Amino acid sequence: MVAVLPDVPADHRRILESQGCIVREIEPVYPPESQTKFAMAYYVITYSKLPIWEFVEFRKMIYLDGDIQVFDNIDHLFDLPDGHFYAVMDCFCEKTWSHTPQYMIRYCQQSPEKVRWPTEIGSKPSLFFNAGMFVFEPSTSTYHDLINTLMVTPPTPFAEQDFLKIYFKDIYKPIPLVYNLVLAMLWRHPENVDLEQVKVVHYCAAGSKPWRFTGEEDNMQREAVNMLVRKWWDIYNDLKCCM
Ligand SMILES: O=c1ccn([C@@H]2O[C@H](COP(=O)(O)OP(=O)(O)O)[C@@H](O)[C@H]2O)c(=O)[nH]1
Ligand SMILES: OC[C@H]1O[C@H](O[C@@H]2[C@@H](O)[C@H](O)[C@@H](O)[C@H](O)[C@@H]2O)[C@H](O)[C@@H](O)[C@H]1O
Repeated sequence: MVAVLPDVPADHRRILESQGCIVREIEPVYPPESQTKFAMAYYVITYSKLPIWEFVEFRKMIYLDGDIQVFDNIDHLFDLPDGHFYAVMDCFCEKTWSHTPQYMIRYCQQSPEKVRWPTEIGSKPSLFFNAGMFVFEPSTSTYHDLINTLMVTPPTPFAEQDFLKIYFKDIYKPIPLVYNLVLAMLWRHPENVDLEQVKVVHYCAAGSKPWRFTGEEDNMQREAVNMLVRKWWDIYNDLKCCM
């Protein structure tokens, strides 16, 4: 299932359908007006993930960002116990997190033993997940409640990722990073990464999008990054021959 916004051209939709995708148009969802500066200006569009909760013909779904590639079977995630929101914990070490207290004190939930959380600045924040991949249960009532809640929730730098973290904080359950390798983990927490075990790769680091990869940005010269970009192109070229 590929959710597309209205501006995705018909020929792009036809290519997706020719690859066996079910293409469903969704309407964009915008947060209330605010003075918040998003970590990335275009994050205003990422609230448009929320309409996937209306896909109620499916009991459980795995959401994947468009810059994620699955390299190994993850069907067993559908067998996880119901009633929870599953996602991989994010890393706070990239500059995109520079607006947060955890970034300022160099604390990261991926390696909590490295920098102790100073209780004098308040309690440690609840776990942050990366919203590029998550296991969720579509529900019309949840969708309406998400939208109603969004309309009274001031936007924050990480847009819908922050919003979903707050909304699902009581039922969130972390799953291993093999299900969503945020590329920055390769240089921020290499001790936590076993590339042989990784099933899902998330090309979200600056400069890592394979379709416009130049290798010029910071960390993009790393062999592991280039290997993963080549792997992305291997799959793309395999599929391209069937288009
Ligand atoms: O113009 C856009 C920008 C983003 N997205 C979707 O929003 C996700 C999150 O954006 P992006 O991947 O750029 O965020 P990152 O994970 O790199 O921060 C993308 O993967 C797409 O699925 C989209 O549909 N249209
Ligand atoms: O709108 C907020 C976005 O937040 C997340 O992206 C972030 C996160 O990965 C940080 O850890 C990185 O540092 C950063 O570069 C990257 O943009 C989600 O992947 C994306 O789908 C979307 O929800």
